[in-house]
Amino acid sequence: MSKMENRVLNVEGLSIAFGGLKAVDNLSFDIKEKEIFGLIGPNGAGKTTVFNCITQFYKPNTGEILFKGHGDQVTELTTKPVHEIIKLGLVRTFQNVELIRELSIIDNVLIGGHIDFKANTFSQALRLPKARKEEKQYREEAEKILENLGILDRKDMLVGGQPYGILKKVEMARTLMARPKLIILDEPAAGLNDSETLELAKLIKKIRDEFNCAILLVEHDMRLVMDICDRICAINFGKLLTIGTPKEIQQNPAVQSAYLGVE
Ligand SMILES: Nc1ncnc2c1ncn2[C@@H]1O[C@H](COP(=O)(O)OP(=O)(O)OP(=O)(O)O)[C@@H](O)[C@H]1O
Repeated sequence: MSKMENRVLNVEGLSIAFGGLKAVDNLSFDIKEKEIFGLIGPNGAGKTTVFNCITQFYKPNTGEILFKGHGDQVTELTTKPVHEIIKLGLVRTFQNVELIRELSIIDNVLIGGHIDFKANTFSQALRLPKARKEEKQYREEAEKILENLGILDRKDMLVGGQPYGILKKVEMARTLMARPKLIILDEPAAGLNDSETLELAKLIKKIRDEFNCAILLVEHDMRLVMDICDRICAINFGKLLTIGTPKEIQQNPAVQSAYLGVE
């Protein structure tokens, strides 16, 4: 499929209405492989609805969403149930970090790998050799990811009481266990201070570089968006305003009046 060449996602003519309100209105954009792609817009512009449509949490009224996942296989997502999306290689994070405080860091990360467990529950319960071998592989993979993110030395510490920046890394590590081709980050800078946001910017770039995945960033923090995105899609009232590089977006008069408060 040629329109998926060098692309991980292609959204075409996406629309969804709630009652009479067109939350997303004929929106089209594409995300290239290994691209950090920003989706911006003022409150109520439709950003959350767009990624809920991509992850199939909402079923769009119209539109096609093609995703190139594991093994470069292209799937039309709107035909898939929500629980199958992660297996294809598309994962999202949530605005509030959702980790289990009573478990260690590594156990929280291992939870992210369970979707891929090949051995069945029966052999896992009996701890048969196949299940044990798999668990060992997952543990090694989790440790590799933690090392990559610079927090392997904390792996056996409980999540409860860790600083927020560390929690973000644990959440990312758990996400990476699904070996994603595309990660949707939902306002990752919410609640972070300036230096934590700088750290986050580095972390997102590192993840893209080392884990070879594309990132869709939905974020209000303009500095973060402008700092790390290769391209940005600006929307308002569910409609596309423009797509461009951070510089092009900053200079676009429609974007300026919609988002940046410039008349
Ligand atoms: N489940 C729903 N039922 C009815 N209306 C909805 C629903 N979800 C979203 N909307 C409406 O759709 C529009 C777009 O909302 P959405 O949350 O996608 O915007 P957003 O850009 O993510 O906003 P914010 O930046 O405030 O998070 C809003 O007018 C919202 O009220």
